[in-house]
Amino acid sequence: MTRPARIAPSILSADFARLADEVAAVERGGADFLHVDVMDGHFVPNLTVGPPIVESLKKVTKLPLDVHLMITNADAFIPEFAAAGASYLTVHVEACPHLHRTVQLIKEHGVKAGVTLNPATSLRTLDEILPDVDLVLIMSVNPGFGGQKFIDHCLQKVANARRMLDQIHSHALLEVDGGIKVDNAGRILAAGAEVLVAGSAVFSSPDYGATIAALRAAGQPASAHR
Ligand SMILES: O=C(CO)[C@@H](O)[C@H](O)COP(=O)(O)O
Repeated sequence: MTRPARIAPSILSADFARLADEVAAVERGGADFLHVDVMDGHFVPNLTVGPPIVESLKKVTKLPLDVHLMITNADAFIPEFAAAGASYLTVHVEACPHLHRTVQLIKEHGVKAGVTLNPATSLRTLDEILPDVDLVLIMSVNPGFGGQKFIDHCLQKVANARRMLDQIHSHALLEVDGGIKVDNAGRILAAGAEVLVAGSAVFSSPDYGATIAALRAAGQPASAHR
């Protein structure tokens, strides 16, 4: 069964000099979430933004802020990101030695808790935490940069994650991130994803609204396109 697709443009590929305009354009274009990539130059080889930018984004958009923490020592920053207005805070299992504590900490701050896996990390690492989470993010590129190619074996991982979530009747959203374009979105949605993160596909396109609509439509049966 293909679920209604929700689209989360990643601001990593936006023009940061015009960030408020870029966010307004994807909001007007029908985005469902705004995906914010937080990188620490340690867990991943890149540096991006912190709580002040999340706080500024919160002031200029009604979109839920889907904040992906690619950082070590997430516990130290969760209170600040929560206060800044994050709707979801998603942490990496590879970077959180006390994952249960971290997930509880996110929830104690009134934020929805997500967990995510690098492409080479097994879904089995989620077995014990799955009932506690609101979102599972499958990384389909190695995190750190936008504009990379979708790693094909991640498609089977999405299908397996879908099965695991369905088996426990989880309410958690299944999100996929990395290398998602209009031409592979249909396969990812058919595998069971319900939120697609798209950075370069949206922000490098001439018409953000048309690209968001095309990504969403990729999940609908062919008859719905007529
Ligand atoms: O977390 C990341 C990269 O680490 C992603 O959110 C990228 O920003 C997605 O960019 P595209 O692959 O869609 O260009």
